[in-house]
Amino acid sequence: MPDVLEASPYDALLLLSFGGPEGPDDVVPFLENVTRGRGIPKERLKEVGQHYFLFGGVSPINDQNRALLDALRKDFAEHGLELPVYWGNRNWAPYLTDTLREMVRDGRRRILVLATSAYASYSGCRQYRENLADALAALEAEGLELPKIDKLRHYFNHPGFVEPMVDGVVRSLAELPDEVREGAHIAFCTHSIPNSAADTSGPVEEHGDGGAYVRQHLDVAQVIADAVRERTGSDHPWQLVYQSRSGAPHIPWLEPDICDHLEERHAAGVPAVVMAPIGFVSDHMEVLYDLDTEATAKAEELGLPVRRSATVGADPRFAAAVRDLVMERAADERGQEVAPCALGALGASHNLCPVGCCPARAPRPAAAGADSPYA
Ligand SMILES: CC1=C(CCC(=O)O)c2cc3nc(cc4[nH]c(cc5[nH]c(cc1n2)c(C)c5CCC(=O)O)c(CCC(=O)O)c4C)C(CCC(=O)O)=C3C
Ligand SMILES: [Fe+2]
Repeated sequence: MPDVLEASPYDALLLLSFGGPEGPDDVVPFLENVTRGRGIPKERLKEVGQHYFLFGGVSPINDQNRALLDALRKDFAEHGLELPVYWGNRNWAPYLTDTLREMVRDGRRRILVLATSAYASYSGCRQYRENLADALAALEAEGLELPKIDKLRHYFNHPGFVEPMVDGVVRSLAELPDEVREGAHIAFCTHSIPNSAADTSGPVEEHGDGGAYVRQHLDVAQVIADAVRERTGSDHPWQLVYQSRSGAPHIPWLEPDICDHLEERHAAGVPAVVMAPIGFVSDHMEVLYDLDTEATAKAEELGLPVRRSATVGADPRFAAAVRDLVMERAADERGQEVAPCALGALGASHNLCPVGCCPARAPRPAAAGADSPYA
């Protein structure tokens, strides 16, 4: 029997994710959920719908979250951590509000949230906190007693998130044809967001110049590039690039786009590129379509050899990292001294999003932060 690990005061972990369609009939209602009130052009929605239909109307994200749930439960059980794990989504069943209601009915009073987004930004952090506030408001209206909810810190620089990605890049380099491997560049890929959202990402003191969003990605990219050099003995030049842009064309979003980047690298004589999707936790539709389909087709058209490296998905090292993050936060909450684990130059991210962190265009209540009305 392993020693029993103490997660108190927490009595449950909630995996909070995006959700995705599970068949052709789900695609349009899913996209309506995603884009409600967000001003995305109709043309873009039609196009994104086609990406899903290309894969039978099924996003892989839900099965990937089921696999992560299994990995978390297995890791917790093996290490004597008796913490039930639940799952709820922003945009598709199981919906967050339904899961939270079930948690309250099960008597959960102190809930820790793991969002499937590793970085600071409105879309990756505050929007999930708004979803939590909406769910709490719904339960309050039903007369239920509300639990206290905290969110785990950004884990982009946790070794259990970084190391599987290092392995992935090393593997992708090995898969490239021998004659182009040595000269290959690495394109670290993440979701583009509006420049204005990037500049205001993270705590107020980090705003400007792409904010915490860009800084965190650059930090982890450097860590991965250094580790890859150590493992392979060769220095592969790298750049942070973006994908999956939506929104109106006249609004500036983070650039360059991966497809433009491949064109530019090819023109500059770079013999091959590894696309490393560090901005994503699993190989969901943004990876399958935007990188494996669209960017790979662009590379084929150019005659540029490319490989796409793996995301962490349900890697046991990621599950172990989550356990470590839970234990760290629980100890901190109990007032004990903790030494947070983080690679790179930035250090461990804050536990509690301060006031003004990743602001929304139109302010709305957000839970699990210093400005939560449900503290
Ligand atoms: C930063 C970021 C992440 C990474 C962090 C995280 O993972 O949270 C992410 C993840 C994801 N985005 C996803 C899907 C979509 N995102 C959209 C739209 C948008 N994403 C944005 C940002 C992000 N998105 C933004 C600024 C918009 C514009 C509209 C708005 O301000 O909200 C749209 C609408 C159509 C379109 O315009 O593309 C869809 C369908 C899926 C599910 C994939 C699947 O089904 O497998 C996942 C994991
Ligand atoms: Fe998105």
